[in-house]
Amino acid sequence: MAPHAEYSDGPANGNGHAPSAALHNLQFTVNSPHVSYSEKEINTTYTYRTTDVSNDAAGNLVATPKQTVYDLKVDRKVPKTGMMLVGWGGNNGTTVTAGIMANRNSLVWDTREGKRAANYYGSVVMGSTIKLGTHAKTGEEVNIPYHNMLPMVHPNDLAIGGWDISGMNLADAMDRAAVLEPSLKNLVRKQMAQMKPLPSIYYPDFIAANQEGRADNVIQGTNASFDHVEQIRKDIRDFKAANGLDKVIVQWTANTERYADIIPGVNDTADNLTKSIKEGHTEIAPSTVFAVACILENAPFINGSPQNTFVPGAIELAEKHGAFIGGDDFKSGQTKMKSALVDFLINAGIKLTSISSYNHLGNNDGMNLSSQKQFRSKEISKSNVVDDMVAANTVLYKKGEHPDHCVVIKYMPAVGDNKRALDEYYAEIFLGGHQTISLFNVCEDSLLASPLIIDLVIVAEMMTRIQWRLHGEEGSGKDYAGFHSVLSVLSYMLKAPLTPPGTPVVNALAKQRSALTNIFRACVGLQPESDMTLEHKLF
Ligand SMILES: NC(=O)c1ccc[n+]([C@@H]2O[C@H](COP(=O)([O-])OP(=O)(O)OC[C@H]3O[C@@H](n4cnc5c(N)ncnc54)[C@H](O)[C@@H]3O)[C@@H](O)[C@H]2O)c1
Ligand SMILES: O=P([O-])([O-])O[C@@H]1[C@@H](O)[C@H](O)[C@@H](O)[C@H](O)[C@@H]1O
Repeated sequence: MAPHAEYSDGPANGNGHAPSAALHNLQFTVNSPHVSYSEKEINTTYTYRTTDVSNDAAGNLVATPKQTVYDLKVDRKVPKTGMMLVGWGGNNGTTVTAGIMANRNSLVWDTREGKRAANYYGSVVMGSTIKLGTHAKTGEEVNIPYHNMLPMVHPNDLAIGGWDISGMNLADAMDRAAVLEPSLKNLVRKQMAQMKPLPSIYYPDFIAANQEGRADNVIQGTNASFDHVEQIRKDIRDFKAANGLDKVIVQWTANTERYADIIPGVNDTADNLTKSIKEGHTEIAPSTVFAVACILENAPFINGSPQNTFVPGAIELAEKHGAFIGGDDFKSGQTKMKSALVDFLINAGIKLTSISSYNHLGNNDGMNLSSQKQFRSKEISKSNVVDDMVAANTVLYKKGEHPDHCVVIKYMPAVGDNKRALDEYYAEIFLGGHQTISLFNVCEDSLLASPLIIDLVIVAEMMTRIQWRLHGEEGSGKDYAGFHSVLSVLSYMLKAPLTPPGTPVVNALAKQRSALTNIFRACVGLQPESDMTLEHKLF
């Protein structure tokens, strides 16, 4: 698409001269006196509009429009980025690796239904669009690829590595996972066979005993040690150096762990957590050790599993170091559907009174979840996903009232990675009527989760290049700052969004996507898309 073109009669772009050649790499530019482009940065003065609500003397609600002006800055240089996966040899790890290789090489392979070509379907960044605006001449909606909104990393360019307690090379692990078509596997096998996960830390008490058979690639020690932290940090540095990377993003896609007890004096503060790791405390999970290592190495760390990796001490450590963390638990199939359907039903004024969610699957994740403590971690993340939507509708629900909600997961080896999710949504409707919605949803787990892993890497990396300050503070010498360490903006991809301490959790899927989209729009000086389309109503 031709770049925005002439600036001669548009408002000055901040630095008064026509954009440099580099800008012509952008699919669009914003023509505004509040947005300026340079080789290095996009600088925006953005007015953020909200509504303050208060009570008057009589207790009535008073809504007051409020605006805050921010200076936003985006570093335009797309860094050479690596993705390191903990659990690289698992179903998700092998599938996302093969998928990126298939896209990078534009592979086409035979299946029973005919030829299939590599794609990034299921990735919000690579597979969806954003409404940029309305065409000035035709009045038509103009939508652009999500990936073009800001200068983001392309997944094809990611260097990939990681750790696994199983030493199997990625080609054999891909066979073990039994997710991909043989014809595709054969096209990537040679390259995958060259990939071998780094040894990892293995504390048996945190995952199901049935995983022990895989643990042939482990670092010495069966509980926390600061040597483990230092080894993981060294692994990250070595990977970065070997691939000539500017940045590394780490994701936990290893087995679901049991919850760790939160113990005052052990993992409740950054200092106590550090001390406990040094003392080899047995209540520190491998995923928390990875989180600490990544925080200290300033590598964003995302938890794709449901356990409470980010104990209070880990969050405080991230805040102290200004490091990014995010989680928990990839939101791939049954829960993603739930967070959209419940949002629709409740916002349609339909009183949902019962949600039953059952699924069975036969992959290794399912085997690990067949152990009660690991299942409990997953049950928590799958159950809390409706809380915000219910609490927001005080017309349907009294305070504290909520639908019955049960989550069942069964391990049935025969179906492998092709998880079967059966849901029933039962609701009260007009004049004592009822509505029953039954869903049968075959979610091919790793093919749904892998694009989320890609989105999480791309968005987390993008967030490291966005900074803000209050407009007008430049005089006070206050410098730009990054977003809070806890990247709640990742929530669209996660079942149990981690948010900065004391801030609300939003699970409604549409709101989550809106938040991400409108933050990216703000970075180029565009207001949120209101969908009012007054231009089509007031004439
Ligand atoms: N749709 C999905 O696939 C989906 C959705 C949401 C969450 N998840 C979560 O993602 C995780 C991975 O799912 P999967 O299907 O790939 O599981 P998987 O069992 O196939 O892979 C997990 C891998 O982690 C490895 N591992 C275990 N402990 C480790 C450690 N301490 N260090 C390094 N590696 C370790 C295992 O050897 C295995 O290869 C699970 O926790 C699962 O609950 C998956
Ligand atoms: O994302 P989603 O489909 O709601 O939840 C899934 C569970 O239903 C499944 O049993 C589990 O193995 C996956 O890891 C995933 O968490």
